[in-house]
Amino acid sequence: MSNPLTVSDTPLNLPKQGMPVTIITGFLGSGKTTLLNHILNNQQDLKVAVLVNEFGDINIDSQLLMSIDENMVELSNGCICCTINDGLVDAVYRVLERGDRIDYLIIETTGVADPLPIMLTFLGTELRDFTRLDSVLTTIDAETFTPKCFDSEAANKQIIYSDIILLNKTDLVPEAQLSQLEQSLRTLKDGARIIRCQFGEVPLPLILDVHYNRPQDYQREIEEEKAHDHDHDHDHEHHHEHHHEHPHEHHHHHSSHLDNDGFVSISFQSDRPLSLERFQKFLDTLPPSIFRAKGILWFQESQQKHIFQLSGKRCVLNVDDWKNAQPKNQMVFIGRHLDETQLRNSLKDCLISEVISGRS
Ligand SMILES: Nc1nc2c(ncn2[C@@H]2O[C@H](COP(=O)(O)OP(=O)(O)OP(=O)(O)O)[C@@H](O)[C@H]2O)c(=O)[nH]1
Repeated sequence: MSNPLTVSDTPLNLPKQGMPVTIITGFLGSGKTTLLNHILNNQQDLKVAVLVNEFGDINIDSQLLMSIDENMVELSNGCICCTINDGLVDAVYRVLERGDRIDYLIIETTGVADPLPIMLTFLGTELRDFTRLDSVLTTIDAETFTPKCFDSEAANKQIIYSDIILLNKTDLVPEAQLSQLEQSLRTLKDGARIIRCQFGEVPLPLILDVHYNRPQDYQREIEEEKAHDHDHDHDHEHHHEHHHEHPHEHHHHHSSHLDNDGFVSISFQSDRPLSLERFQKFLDTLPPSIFRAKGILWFQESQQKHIFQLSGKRCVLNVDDWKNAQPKNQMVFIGRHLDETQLRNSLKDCLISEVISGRS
């Protein structure tokens, strides 16, 4: 059985006790990474550690974050809210145990994550003695959001458990639609704090260190989780040796959306360039079941790196330098009921068969 540690039991020197934590959640493509970039570029004196979790085998997001440094921890493939919660707990401990100064922890969840199990990791385990959940921030794509929340339980919960809703992409919708959206959001979440924004640009004092999360609102969930863990520990004793050799609680928070609401991700990589023309045709024929795609693209026709973003029906390609990186293609496609074989074959058909001299 796990033996919850109290602060006085703890052999650790954790100078970051009470470290504020913000969870950034929000549906696929709604602007979480964009918001994180905004925070990292404007954090000024605050030393922020970031945990990023992606739904897909290839971590594209970490490559798109501008200020990647040693404070960034990527959680491997999977969804922290259900499959690799141990990975989350360990990653938080790694941040807490670091000798250097870290003032703040930000966690970016996948777009299909139910935030509750992640919140409970901070509210209902020993981590509550070392951290303070400041708020759950939920980004909403004003263009693609529907009150039915994409028929996704996770998307619905992202709103219900939010402390702040960032109604993002307001540049893409008229005022009347924005007001309607706000009404729908208030129906889903009574008393929602809604901030409108574009590209996640909000003044940081409005979203960081705001003390909005109220653990007392989640007592029932915390108790249920404890009862579940107690049963689970009897079934499956599980202690983990950390590098400081202290056992800490490992909670297996399971969410009923284990199948990610039917969303699957397919990743594709290649060391050969794409034909621009063929790739454009491929995009024109993409099935509507693909809701989200992103990637780093290498076209035979260009010396530059292309950053590919598809969110709903909107597709954007931005250019950047390869810098010292070896050109290659890395893409992730996310949707429901995808035909993986067909998608892979279509992508292979876009590749140039001859390897270009000097680039191989
Ligand atoms: N027009 C417009 N585009 C935006 C805005 N915010 C973000 N985007 C674009 O929307 C796309 C998706 O943004 P991300 O920040 O990657 O979204 P995400 O929530 O991290 O997506 P996932 O990784 O799928 O969970 C990118 O192309 C962004 O540049 C906005 O306010 N207006």
